[in-house]
Amino acid sequence: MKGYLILEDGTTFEGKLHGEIKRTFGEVVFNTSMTGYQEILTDPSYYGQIAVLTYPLIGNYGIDNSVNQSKSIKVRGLVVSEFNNYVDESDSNSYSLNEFLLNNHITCISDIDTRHLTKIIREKGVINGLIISSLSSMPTLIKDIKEYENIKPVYKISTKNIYKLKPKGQSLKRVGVLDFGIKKNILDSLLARGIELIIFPADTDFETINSYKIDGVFLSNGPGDPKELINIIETVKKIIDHYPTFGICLGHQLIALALECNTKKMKFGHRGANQPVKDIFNNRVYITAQNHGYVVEENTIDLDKITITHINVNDNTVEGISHKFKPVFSVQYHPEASPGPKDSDYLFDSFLKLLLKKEA
Ligand SMILES: NC(=O)CC[C@H](N)C(=O)O
Repeated sequence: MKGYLILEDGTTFEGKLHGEIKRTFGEVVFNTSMTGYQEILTDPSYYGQIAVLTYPLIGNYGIDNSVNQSKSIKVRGLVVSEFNNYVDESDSNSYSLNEFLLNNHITCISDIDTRHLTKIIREKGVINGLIISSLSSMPTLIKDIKEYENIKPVYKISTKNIYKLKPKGQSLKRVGVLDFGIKKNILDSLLARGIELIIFPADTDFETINSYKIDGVFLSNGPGDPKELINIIETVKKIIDHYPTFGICLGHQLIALALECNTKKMKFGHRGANQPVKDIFNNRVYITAQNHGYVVEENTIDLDKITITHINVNDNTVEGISHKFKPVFSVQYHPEASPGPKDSDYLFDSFLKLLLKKEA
């Protein structure tokens, strides 16, 4: 079925619709990864956004639920060039991208010149867009924008209840995880290091977290603008005063805000699996997976108490910080990299070392 992607500036693309056909509005962002469409679709940090995948063929290795990063598709819409409905007939668990979209009530538009679209986003910055089946039914875009203005997505996708996860082998340490939309592979990466996890809803107060016997805290990735999370920033201030703390992506931004740095929205963000990041201590560059639209402003970092540990080689933005006097560190990128390179896996080992060191 024919459909349209209309950007806020009026640019209109014609394509074909897949999945559940419904009017879909959101911030249009692009991801340059060559693989991992399923992990991107289920990454909660994309909640509410329309993802443009620049790799020209999507769906070509089917869907396998075991790689999902959360229980359902979190992007609000999908834009691709060539849409493929492959099913691996030799694998009874394999099914098609179209079925995956249908099960999750998500719309996709294909046959879009994603290269052209990405150039527009790079030039103008991230832009709102609408996927629609008929131009005659197009509402005013302004009205749509208001529809979504006040959403704080973190609260929508965080766990509603506290739950525990145990590693397969011996538990070496126990960590409290604040779930802002955590990716499964982060939980798996912590568990794989013998870290037992108590996962808390995003709005859990410090006193509740502190009433559990934990050795450290992990602050997860998640969608939206970190500065909107005023109560959470206050909780993070208390957490970093009391516990060894590790934060990834949104968690990193919240640690920075708790330390009185500022964050700002980037023009078009970093989303892909080959972002080069320099580790300033060992002077090495790691290839990293990323998905963020906000960044910590370098000139707001108090260098008397915070060290900048990593920078992005492409645009020199801050990619990691650590506290000079407290066992607290964070990175803007995704060391658990699902999908993406495993170069930065060592950061989970660093966190475990920090937890063990505290004991010594
Ligand atoms: N992956 C994330 O945690 C993203 C963090 C934040 N929502 C951003 O876009 O910058």
